[in-house]
Amino acid sequence: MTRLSLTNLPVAPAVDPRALSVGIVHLGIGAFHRAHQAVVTERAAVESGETRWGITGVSQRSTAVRDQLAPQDGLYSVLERGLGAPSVQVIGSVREVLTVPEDPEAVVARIADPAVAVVTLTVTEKGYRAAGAGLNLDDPEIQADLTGRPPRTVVGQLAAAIARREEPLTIVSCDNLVANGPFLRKLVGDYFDALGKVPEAFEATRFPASMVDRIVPATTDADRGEAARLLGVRDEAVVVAEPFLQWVIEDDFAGDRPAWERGGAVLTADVAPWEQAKLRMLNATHSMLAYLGALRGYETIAEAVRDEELGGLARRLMTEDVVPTLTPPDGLDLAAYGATVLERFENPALKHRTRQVAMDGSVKLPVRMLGTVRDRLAAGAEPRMISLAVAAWMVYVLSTQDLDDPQADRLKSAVADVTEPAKLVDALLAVDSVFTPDLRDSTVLRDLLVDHVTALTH
Ligand SMILES: NC(=O)c1ccc[n+]([C@@H]2O[C@H](COP(=O)([O-])OP(=O)(O)OC[C@H]3O[C@@H](n4cnc5c(N)ncnc54)[C@H](O)[C@@H]3O)[C@@H](O)[C@H]2O)c1
Ligand SMILES: O=P(O)(O)OC[C@@H](O)[C@@H](O)[C@H](O)[C@H](O)CO
Repeated sequence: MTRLSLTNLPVAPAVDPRALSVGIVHLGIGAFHRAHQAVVTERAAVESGETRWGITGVSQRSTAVRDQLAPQDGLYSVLERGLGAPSVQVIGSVREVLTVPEDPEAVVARIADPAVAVVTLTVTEKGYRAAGAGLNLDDPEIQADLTGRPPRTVVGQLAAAIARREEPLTIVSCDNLVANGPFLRKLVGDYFDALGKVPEAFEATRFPASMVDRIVPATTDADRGEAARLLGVRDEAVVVAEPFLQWVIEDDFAGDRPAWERGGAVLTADVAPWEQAKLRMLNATHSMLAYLGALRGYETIAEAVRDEELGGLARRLMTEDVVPTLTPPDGLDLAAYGATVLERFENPALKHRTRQVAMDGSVKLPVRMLGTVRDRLAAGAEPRMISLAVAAWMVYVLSTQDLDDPQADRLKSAVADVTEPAKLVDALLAVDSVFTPDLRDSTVLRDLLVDHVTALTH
């Protein structure tokens, strides 16, 4: 079948890609960026008529996405799967893909290009190479970047480009992290401190926080087949998404920016209440369903949430433990939000795999769950439901052979000789990159975890 390209275009994108010049560099051009920021950026270009915000995508680790997009002139489609028939839309905002393994210097040069005013990122939680709130200076890749090689880590790339630039730059993290903008600023600052020189341009660089939301499962061959059927041409780079899309961005830019608000984003002075509600309501519940669902043998989140008992536990997690810790942003009704989240999880067409959501638990738990645990303990409450989510992760670590986690070796060796629930809990509570001393020392939390693990393993 013919391949999607500028000369084989069954459905034209909303902007003519040839008219766009590059003004944005996106680090981590995975599925999510293509179904989220790239879509909003295209809509903003259409609404504003501005042509300077085409995107250079960067593949950090492999050449796969570049190999999919390059023969397609950067074009790809978003296959939207809601409750009705699927629909497909071709997106034209990605103009170029660079790969770090092939040419790390080209990535720094592109970020340093004066035509570029904004960098966005979706490099997963582990891509930040943090230890607690700071940069992990023991990380061998960070150490190698600090020696002055063309940088291969995200923080190294940003630091090298900032040091070269004279024009102001704005860096927008779009990963599911607490206070993602300030967090990234701290990591880049730690990198400069380790180098022993902080360039003047760092002070002027802005790191707005952002909250991103759209469920985007990994694309399967079945999705590629469906897109081909709908498009009439083959698209190797298709991404799948639910209809829902939300992007709340702190309005703190060093210079020009795309008119993202005209593409559907919300620019605001304070992202924190949006982000906290999303991470604690949606992402924590997602992870709980992933661990409990996988332990019950469910392939997908939709199957897990449709299990009456698990669906009930997900609801109770939000209402009993999460909602009491939140101060919602103006205009957000938490009860309605929680109901919408569960409806979105129930979408059977998405087929978001429990194993995908369950991966990288050691870096997701502190972001999604442990703030709620801490706040509930501080309020003198018994965090029964959120500790169930943590316990489910513990049992998942114990029972999963090929654990997909940046700390898999450490976690698996911690639980290697474990034979009883209390030992499992103590072994994992001792992992200091996940649990802080206040949580390790809480007998309330430990007792709840032992109870839950006992119930889950019997
Ligand atoms: N998929 C979603 O539903 C969704 C929704 C909201 C937010 N996000 C955010 O986007 C991130 C990426 O999701 P995705 O669906 O695009 O995943 P993906 O697997 O399709 O892409 C991940 C990207 O991160 C890069 N990456 C992975 N590990 C890295 C590392 N150690 N160092 C540098 N780069 C690394 C990869 O090269 C790839 O470009 C998530 O981790 C999350 O923070 C995703
Ligand atoms: O993308 P991850 O791996 O950080 O997390 C998995 C999901 O919980 C997450 O991607 C949600 O689908 C998303 O945050 C919804 O906006």
